[in-house]
Amino acid sequence: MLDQRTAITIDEAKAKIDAIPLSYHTETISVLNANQRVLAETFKVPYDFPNFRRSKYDGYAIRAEDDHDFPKNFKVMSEVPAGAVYDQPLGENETVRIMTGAAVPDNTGKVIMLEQSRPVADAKDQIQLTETAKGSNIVEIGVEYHKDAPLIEAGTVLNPGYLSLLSAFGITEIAVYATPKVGIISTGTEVLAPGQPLEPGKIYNSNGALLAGLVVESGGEVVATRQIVDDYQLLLDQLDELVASCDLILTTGGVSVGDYDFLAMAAKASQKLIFNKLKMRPGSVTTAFIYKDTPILALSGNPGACFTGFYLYTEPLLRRLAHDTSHVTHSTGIIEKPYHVTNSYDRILRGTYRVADGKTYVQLIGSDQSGALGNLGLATCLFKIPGSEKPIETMSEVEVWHLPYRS
Ligand SMILES: Nc1nc2c(c(=O)[nH]1)N[C@H]1C(S)=C(S)[C@@H](COP(=O)(O)OP(=O)(O)OC[C@H]3O[C@@H](n4cnc5c(N)ncnc54)[C@H](O)[C@@H]3O)O[C@H]1N2
Ligand code: MOO
Repeated sequence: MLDQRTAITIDEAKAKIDAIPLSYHTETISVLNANQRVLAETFKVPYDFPNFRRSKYDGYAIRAEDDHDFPKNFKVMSEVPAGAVYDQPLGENETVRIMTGAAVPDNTGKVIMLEQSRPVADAKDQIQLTETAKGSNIVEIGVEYHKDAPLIEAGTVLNPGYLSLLSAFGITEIAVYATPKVGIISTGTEVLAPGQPLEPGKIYNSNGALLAGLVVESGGEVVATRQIVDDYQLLLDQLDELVASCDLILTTGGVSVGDYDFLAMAAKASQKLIFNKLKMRPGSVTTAFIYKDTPILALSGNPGACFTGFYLYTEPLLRRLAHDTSHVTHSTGIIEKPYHVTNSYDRILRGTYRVADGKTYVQLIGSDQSGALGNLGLATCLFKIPGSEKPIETMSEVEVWHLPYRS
């Protein structure tokens, strides 16, 4: 008997994906490996920063009391390179030669820049300071950060700037949300692994490579890839194996209504069916379900539909698993070339966009067919032709999803 399914809209499907309850894991890793990871605990400033008074310039440190009547000769007591400390107080008209970044003696009032000094003939231990200027030229304790201030909030996506901040406080390890572990199962008796000899009626598995790349690009780790023939028991065996190590499982193929569409069958029999029919082309049969507490996104085998289903539903879930938010940005644009195909379902086209006069213009690139894969490398956005009996008017406003890492 033909499978009866309830079709829901793209927005409803996205809301259902956003509502899947998730459990998060954290792990402690080296700061050097933490770029693009999400901080799990707010990092508080461990001590006032900087924690000593340091010179901004190469020059001479003097007391505030001696900061008048220039030019004036000072006695040079010592040289203080960066990293060294002169731990005596400066006396009247005494100075130390100080380098950029070095700690100034405690009672320093000002650093006079090297350019405002000249040697004193026949007096090697003297220096003449020629003029004074506004400003102390000293970085005071705590001017950048005060102890215990929340410096990097939990949930921040770390970048090299944040890693440098952590390193500036001597931190080597931090707690981050664990990278989501993803399993990918490509199904289809017609599907061969690239590298195998081509056989009549068979095609190579291109969705496996597509999804593996997209998962990594979206902050996930591919911990298992499988390619299986259409066999219900084999599919269940693979799901049973992968749920043990995966936070999310992606599958392709086998979600339609055919006799060999075993993902559709597994979804129906699962712990919780989230959806199995969308008012969307391509990928109307895209299916989501929970199997043994693990979310499964069963994408269409058609490459164009698989690509679309990844960006609309999988990427946001993957980012949420990493405690991050989707990097696919949603906005509006103007369709600038005629598109005449109509459908009662919303159609998502793979396109490119350009920005002119503050407006985004989108156009189809390559084919709109679900099975076509020529534009998967070229598309920079997806955009929506709303379901209608009439073709969309050129220059209408449409919903646009900008794809990350593509321009
Ligand atoms: N009687 C009906 N037939 C179909 C319907 C329907 O409603 N009634 N829906 C059609 C639509 S729309 C789609 S989309 C597809 C969805 O099919 P599946 O997701 O079940 O995928 P398959 O049938 O397994 O494959 C579809 C297509 O993609 C090729 N494929 C599969 N896996 C891969 C792979 N890993 N790499 C590259 N290409 C792959 C496969 O050979 C097929 O050509 O169903 C329609 N049928
Ligand atoms: O829903 Mo299908 O992906 O249009 O061919």
